[in-house]
Order: sequence, then C-alpha cells, then structure tokens
Amino acid sequence: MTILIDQPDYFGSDVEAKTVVANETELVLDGGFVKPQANSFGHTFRDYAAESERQEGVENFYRKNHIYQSFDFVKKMREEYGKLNRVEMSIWECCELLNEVVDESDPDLDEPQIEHLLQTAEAIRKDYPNEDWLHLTGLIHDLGKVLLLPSFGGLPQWAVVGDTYPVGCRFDESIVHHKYFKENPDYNNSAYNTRYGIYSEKCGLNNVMMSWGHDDYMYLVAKENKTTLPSAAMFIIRYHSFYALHREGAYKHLMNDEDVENLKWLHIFK
Ligand SMILES: O[C@H]1[C@H](O)[C@@H](O)[C@H](O)[C@@H](O)[C@H]1O
Ligand SMILES: [Fe+2]
Ligand SMILES: [Fe+2]
Repeated sequence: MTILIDQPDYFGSDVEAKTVVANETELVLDGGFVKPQANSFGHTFRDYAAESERQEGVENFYRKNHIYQSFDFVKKMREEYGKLNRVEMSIWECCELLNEVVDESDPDLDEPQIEHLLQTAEAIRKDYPNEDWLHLTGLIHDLGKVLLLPSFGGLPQWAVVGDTYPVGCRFDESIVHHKYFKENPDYNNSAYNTRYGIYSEKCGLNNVMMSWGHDDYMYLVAKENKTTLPSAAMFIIRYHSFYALHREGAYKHLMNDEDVENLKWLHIFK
C-alpha cells in the first residue's frame, strides 16, 4: 500500500505534485509505485553542494576516491578480482547480504542497499512492464557492493562505490569534486593526462579501464558466469555510475557504435 502525505515546504509552491511517498522503504507490488521526488534529507537528488548531514562525508569520500584510483590501482584490482575465487552464492542470497551495506558516497540515501535494489527494479517494472531483463538488471545492478564485506576482501568505500570514470586518459572536469584529482599520481603523468591518453578515437568502452568499483566487478561476475542477459544489460551494470558520460556527455569520443546503441538503454535506466 502506498501512503500519500501533503507536500512539505522544500518542494516550493510552484510544484504541482502534491504527494510524496511517506515511507520510501516500502515495497509496493501492486503497480502503485511512486518515485520519490526528494532524497531522505529533503534535497533534490545528486546535489553534491547541498548542506546535509551527509555532505561532508560524501566529499571526503570523493577526495580519497580521486586520489587513489590510479591506472595502476585499477589494473591490480581487475587482475585480482578477475579470478573470481571468493564466494559462491545465489543472486537472492547476495541481495540479502547487501542489507549489511551502507554506501557512503550516496548523498541521497542512508538506508540498506537492499531497499534500493527493490525500488529500482519495481520502478522499472512499472514503466517498462514487458522488458523483464531490465527489471532483473535493476535488481542486480548494485550487487557488486558486496566488495565492502570481509568475505569479498573488505575493500574501502572509495574502491567500491561512487561515480566511475576512465583512467588512462584525462579526468574530465564534469566529474563530481574534480579538484581532488590533482593529488592522483596520474594527474601529472603525460601518458595519461591528455584527451585520449592511452586510447584512440572510437576504441570502444570495452577497451577503456574504468575506475574500480561495484560496477565493473558485477559485470565481471555476470560475464564469467555466462549470463544470458543482453548486451544492453551488461552495459547498464558496467556503466551505470559513469555519470560523466550518461549525464554530462563527456568521453563520447571513446565510444564505438555498439556503445552508442547501449547508451540509449542506460539513459532509460537512469
Ligand atoms: O553514490 C552513488 C552510488 O554509489 C551508486 O551505486 C553509484 O552507482 C552512483 O554512481 C553513485 O553516485
Ligand atoms: Fe551503483
Ligand atoms: Fe544503484
């Protein structure tokens, strides 16, 4: 059941909608899912400047993320986690494990991740009832966050969550809290700090090393387990945190034709 309440002040008087979901954590299975219009702190989504009790922690998170995600670090993580020698479990077991995870990079949410997974899948089901692969993609897209748990190596937050971006070429200015890249070892490396860096025009995102985190890990897990999900689903899983691309339009010069097609689905997902 969906509970509707009067719109609080922070939406401004010109906003037409008069209702929000009172309890965002509630799972609605009757097709009555209503997308919340403000985050848990009353701000618009993904506002990295808004002063909330999370803002400082989020900025501190990105400071570390931008300093430590270097080309060499990503290469090492890919090799290590590509072995997939950690744990075996079902998808639902993994969803339940996410109950223990809180994402420190997210300015909007400080609730257990499992609620985010269910809300995402449910929202997509409402808008695209016939695309069952897309519902499943929504359900599993963040499962890679188990990297935070001890049995998966207990990686620090900066190596698991947050927006992602390519390494091996210049960090685009549209990346959130860009200023902290100045302390990244790659920032002054002339092999890595140009528009193309080690890449070439239309080389395809598959050939681009992305900062390491839950997206690439889940992509690897799905691929190595011979998933039957379509290529658009794999693209969504792998690049859903790549806001510089799908929101700001940066790095398009690295995309090939297949990426261009898949990006359309990622836009639907986001
Ligand atoms: O803070 C969030 C969170 O970590 C999401 O899972 C990720 O996909 C987003 O890109 C990021 O901004
Ligand atoms: Fe994510
Ligand atoms: Fe997510």
